[in-house]
Amino acid sequence: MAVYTEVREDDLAGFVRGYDIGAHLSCKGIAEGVENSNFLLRTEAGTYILTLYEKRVRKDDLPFFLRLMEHCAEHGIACPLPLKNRQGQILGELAGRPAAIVTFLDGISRKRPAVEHCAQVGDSLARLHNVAWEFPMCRDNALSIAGWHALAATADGRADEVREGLGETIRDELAFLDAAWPKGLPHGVIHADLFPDNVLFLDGRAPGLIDFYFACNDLLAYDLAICLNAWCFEPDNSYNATKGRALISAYNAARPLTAEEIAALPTLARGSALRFLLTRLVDWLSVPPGALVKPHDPLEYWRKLRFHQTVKSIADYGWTP
Ligand SMILES: Nc1ncnc2c1ncn2[C@@H]1O[C@H](COP(=O)(O)OP(=O)(O)O)[C@@H](O)[C@H]1O
Ligand SMILES: N[C@@H](CCOP(=O)(O)O)C(=O)O
Repeated sequence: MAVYTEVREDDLAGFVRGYDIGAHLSCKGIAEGVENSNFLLRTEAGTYILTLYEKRVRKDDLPFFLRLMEHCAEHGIACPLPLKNRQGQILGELAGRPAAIVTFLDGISRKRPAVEHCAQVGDSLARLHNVAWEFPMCRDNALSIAGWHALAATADGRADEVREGLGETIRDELAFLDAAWPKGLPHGVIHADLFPDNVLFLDGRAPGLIDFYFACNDLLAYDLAICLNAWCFEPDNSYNATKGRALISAYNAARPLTAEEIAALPTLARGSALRFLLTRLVDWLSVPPGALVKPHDPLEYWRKLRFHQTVKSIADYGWTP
């Protein structure tokens, strides 16, 4: 479920009147998603997404996310465009929450992506990096290596409730990554959460990219590592080298990887696996009893991490320069 805040009809009508999109015709809560309250909003002018930003999103970060979407949409990336209200603002307030209206993207997310979807995502990710390169705002990645230590401390002592020995695995991996994390790689704005549920496919056009609410400044190849983890493993947790080859090669065709990025990819993939293992673990251990939310399985990322620990070079991901 992802409607945390209910909106009163007259408040909604007043909010929509603040935009030049006609009167609202319907507004339905969207079940998918976990972070914010999302509604499918139909007005006399078309279909939109209304988002009310909930507690985990810092209000100060919203201009970064919304301006980034605006920048990318205006530079040819298929992503939501935040609407300006009559005062020219892209961020407003509704039901006591920061709120925005963005354009609706057609398309279907693929729970079981095929090789061609991985290639399209690799291409879209590289294009996003190329376009976001010129975006003038910055946001540090709170979920990079320093943030992983904080997450590990939050879960400290309880990781073994999920799997015996998991606490030690996390400590060892953090020590490895502290020593091995690459320095000096190309960096810029990354999406940081380009999972299959955040990519909408439609035949004959570039896929639509949504959910920019983890976007930040970090290593570009780290974003590629996130996608390798999210797109190239099968439901039995085996790595699919054909998908990996398609994803990396399409990325490389649109933004050629440097020799240093190629050498660092196995370490970046380990870091990315640990990042999602840790956020999922913390969420798993803190689900309030009876909550209407199904936490993601942290052990999926423990299995992916174990695979990356065996990787010697990028060739093991199915691609060679
Ligand atoms: N611009 C958009 N166009 C079409 N569907 C969207 C758009 N934004 C969000 N959605 C729908 O809403 C769902 C939740 O959005 P998302 O941004 O992933 O939420 P959360 O940040 O809470 O996880 C998506 O899975 C998708 O179905
Ligand atoms: N992609 C993350 C969780 C974030 O969820 P989203 O619905 O905001 O994409 C994970 O799988 O752990």
